[in-house]
Amino acid sequence: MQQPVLSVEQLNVSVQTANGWCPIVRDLSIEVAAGETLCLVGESGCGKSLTALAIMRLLPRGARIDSGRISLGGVDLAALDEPALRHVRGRDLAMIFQEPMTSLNPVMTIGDQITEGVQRHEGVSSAAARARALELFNKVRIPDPQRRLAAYPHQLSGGMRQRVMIAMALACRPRLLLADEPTTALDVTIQAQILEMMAELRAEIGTAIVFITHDLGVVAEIADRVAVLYAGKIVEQTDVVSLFDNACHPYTRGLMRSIPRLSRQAGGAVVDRLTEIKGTVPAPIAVPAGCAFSPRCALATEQCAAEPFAEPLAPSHLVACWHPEIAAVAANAGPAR
Ligand SMILES: Nc1ncnc2c1ncn2[C@@H]1O[C@H](COP(=O)(O)OP(=O)(O)OP(=O)(O)O)[C@@H](O)[C@H]1O
Repeated sequence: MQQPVLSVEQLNVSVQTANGWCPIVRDLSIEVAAGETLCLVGESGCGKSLTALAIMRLLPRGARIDSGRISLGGVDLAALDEPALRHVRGRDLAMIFQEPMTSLNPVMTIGDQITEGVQRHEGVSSAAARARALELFNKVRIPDPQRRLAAYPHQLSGGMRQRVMIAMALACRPRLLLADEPTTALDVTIQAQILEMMAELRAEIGTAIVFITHDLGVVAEIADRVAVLYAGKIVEQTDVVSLFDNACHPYTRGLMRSIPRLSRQAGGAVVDRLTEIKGTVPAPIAVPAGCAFSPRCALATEQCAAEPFAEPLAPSHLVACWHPEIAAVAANAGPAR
């Protein structure tokens, strides 16, 4: 892999509870290269958003980074003070949220919001910033962009607001874009258009993307690599093809079995029966010691009372499990364990 744009090493994030600080994100390590999309996948509450907010250094009150190193293009973000961080956010580092109204100012026109950001970070004239805003609106396929620049956020549809937020995030050609479920609230046609547009922009600008989702259909569409989180820990990390063909962690395999699939039968196509993963994700204060998935895992043994290490089963395919289902991987690469 070339020099990564983002490197996160052994990140630990906790939140405050009535019983003290509770670990949420545990020993998370990821790298993302220029022009690459890494999807962070996992069920609700597993710490995806807190990971993105920790990278942005925008954790809410009641959440903190306990340890870990986050570097952007080799620069340690922890070493920057707040003014320096503000400079990096927006210019090198941008984030888009599931709900665009969280980052749009309701009392400012869309045009003023986008040109202000471009002027602040790039020091260009207001005319040049406006020209750039128009260019971006065309790029994210906002129809009638001149008129839309004069609109306030509430005058736009949800899909249009999401495009505006993407245009704002990309205004300064960030090196890294963190996208937290940006299409979840949109209908499927608009979702598909937005994913396609993000892929185009990534190819054109070379932005590295961390894309958070719980939707494996979206993963198949946009990911180069995928990190699967369970109870705040990465349990499997690999390229998208291996994930769908050779998932090895019992949790990932369970997720795969929960995707509807069609199969051909004598009377035509039928949807295969879906298999659910038995049990529920533990609450953060009740994560079991050792392998957190073991109480739900059909393959669990006494060994799972100890924490499994993330080991490479094949080049760039990490699995944290004592009993990975390695038959498929073994065919592609020699065993590494
Ligand atoms: N400011 C906070 N104070 C206390 N607990 C928090 C805070 N922010 C998040 N949490 C808790 O941390 C856990 C992880 O939250 P996070 O939002 O990162 O999950 P997620 O994987 O992004 O889930 P979702 O897909 O539902 O957004 C949850 O249990 C959540 O309730």
